[in-house]
Amino acid sequence: MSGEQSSAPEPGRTTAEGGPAIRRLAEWNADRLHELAADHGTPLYVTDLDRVAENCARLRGAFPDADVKYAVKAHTGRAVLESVRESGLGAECASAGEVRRALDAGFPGDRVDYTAVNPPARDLDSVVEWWEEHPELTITVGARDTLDRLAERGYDGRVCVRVNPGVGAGHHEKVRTGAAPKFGVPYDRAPEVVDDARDRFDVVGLHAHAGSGIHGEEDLAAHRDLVARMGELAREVGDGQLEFVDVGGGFSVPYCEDDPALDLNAVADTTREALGDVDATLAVEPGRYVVADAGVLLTRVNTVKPTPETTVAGVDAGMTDLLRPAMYDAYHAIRNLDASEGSAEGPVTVAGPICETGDTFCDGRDLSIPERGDLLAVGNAGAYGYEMASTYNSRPRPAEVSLAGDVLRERETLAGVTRLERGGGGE
Ligand SMILES: Cc1ncc(COP(=O)(O)O)c(C=O)c1O
Ligand SMILES: N[C@@H](CCCC[NH3+])C(=O)O
Repeated sequence: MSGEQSSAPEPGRTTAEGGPAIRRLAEWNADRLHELAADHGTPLYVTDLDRVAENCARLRGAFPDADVKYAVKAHTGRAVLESVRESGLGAECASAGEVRRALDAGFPGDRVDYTAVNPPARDLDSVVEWWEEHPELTITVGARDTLDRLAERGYDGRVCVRVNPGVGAGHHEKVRTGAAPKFGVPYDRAPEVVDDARDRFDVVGLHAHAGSGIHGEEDLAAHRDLVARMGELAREVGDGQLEFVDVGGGFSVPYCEDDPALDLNAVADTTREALGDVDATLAVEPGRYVVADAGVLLTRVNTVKPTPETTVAGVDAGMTDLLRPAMYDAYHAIRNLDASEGSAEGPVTVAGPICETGDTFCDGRDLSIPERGDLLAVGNAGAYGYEMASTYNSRPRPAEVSLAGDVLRERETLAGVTRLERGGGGE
């Protein structure tokens, strides 16, 4: 890819409107990314908070009558959560920790949903404790056992019943939750679970989620089937008695440079149509769509090794910083921010410092051949990027800055990595 000047807006701008449906990697301003890498080092996550707000605005525009909740797991950073809250979205949380983050970021209790999947006792204890102060929060429950465990703790608040719709979709089998028995009560048993829950709790909603990375006809058809099934169920279990029917998130962005962006308005129209006539608010809970194209990962080339098949560009980021390629064979666009017009192109393998073959961001991809010291940007790193980072190989986690230059997450130190072990935490 070329290092051309981009048409990206300058840092600090604010936009009320939704902006274009995808921000491609080529549109990030190369000079600005160079400055940030020079100031903060690499590997470095850069997050454009204005872009987060634009994505939220586009979602609200496409689903004007729906309750749009942000799936916090995609990016839990405080600044992102504040931007999402200011944009009017709610918070869908996957753990007590995420609930705490949402409350701390200022989401009012009635905009916080906790989706409890096989919830550890500690999580239930914490959320029930916080419920005392935030009685409007909602707990989404996918098993009768979870209802019992909530009742044992004295909880009698708002409950949403998660249903397994038997319909999965998404970019990889590991993220197609909709058909996996782990998630939700079986569709046919949902009415009896709702009845049981009504005896003990304030049942306010139904929930289902097909999976993550919905893109393309097949996935969209699965999403439509899921929504239609949820519409049927909502009519069966008592129209008018539910506040909302949550049909999940999963809306994707194109990861390959040439793929078209999702037509969100069309998806929203299809969703409404498939739900049919239901006397309850439609709710959706996208994560990736809000943050994916708002983030890039910057990494510096430290080793260039020609081989007969490919040029290996060794970089200072690895699967510990961005796990998606190793875990899902996920494609992320890569741009050499130092490439010039005449740079030679060829098959390039971008690989990190971790002792695993899977620690490879791309293998034999046609890119401008890097030189040692070049800065590479990895696109769509805003969703499930930093969140899935680890300290494997005793690698401190990377830093994160906003495009405007504020430090959002400090770079972890080696002392930080060892701080929890006996004798650890030294310099
Ligand atoms: C229950 C639930 N809701 C929402 C999401 C958000 O998915 P995505 O980030 O793909 O929109 C997920 C992740 O797949 C999920 O498991
Ligand atoms: N972590 C996944 C998405 C899973 C969402 C959680 N249900 C990814 O990076 O694509």
